[in-house]
Amino acid sequence: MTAKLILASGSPRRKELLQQLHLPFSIQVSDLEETFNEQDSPENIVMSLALQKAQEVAKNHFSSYVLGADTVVVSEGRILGKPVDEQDAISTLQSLSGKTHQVMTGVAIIFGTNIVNFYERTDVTFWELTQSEIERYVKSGEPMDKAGSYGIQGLGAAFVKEIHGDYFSVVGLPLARTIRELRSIGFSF
Ligand SMILES: Cc1cn([C@H]2C[C@H](O)[C@@H](COP(=O)(O)OP(=O)(O)OP(=O)(O)O)O2)c(=O)[nH]c1=O
Repeated sequence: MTAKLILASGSPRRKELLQQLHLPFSIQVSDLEETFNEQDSPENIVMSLALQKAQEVAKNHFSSYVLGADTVVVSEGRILGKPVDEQDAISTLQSLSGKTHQVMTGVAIIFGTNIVNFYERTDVTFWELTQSEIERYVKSGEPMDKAGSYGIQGLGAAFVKEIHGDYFSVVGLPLARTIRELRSIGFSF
């Protein structure tokens, strides 16, 4: 019997990204409370959160490949998760305007005793944003469930001047690397 793939994520974006590869998978959302040590590096934070999400689900699914991921935005050394409210989204977008930030996505794959844990970094440069553009965007509601208060795959695309790295990692899952790492521990696809 072929081992199954479980996506340990409630993110609709990660679901859509995996669906893009036409591979069968199911979803089990971990009810993990996301906490991290602010002193730690963003790389370690996203890898550790991804691992915790995968472990939470893997403890009940020994013979499946369990995939967890976590995305944060890092701007001038500050880690930006999802906004707490509209005001927070506005000030986050003001702080990203006209500058380059990093999007860090950590990924963890667990299959029995095999664990793969890695991260991808993508540099994203925003055009200068006007206050009215920011306010209109925040009113759309799009930023509210997204790290860094924007979605590159949505209306937020209008802010992006340049991107270096994997676009899919910004959306929440570095697809090509993930599939390669899955294969490295025996997943057939
Ligand atoms: C920067 C950016 C982030 N995001 C999203 C991806 C993630 O869903 C979200 C970051 O939150 P995460 O905590 O990584 O994920 P999540 O809470 O949505 O789902 P789960 O923990 O169950 O896996 O931000 C975009 O959709 N587009 C973008 O351009």
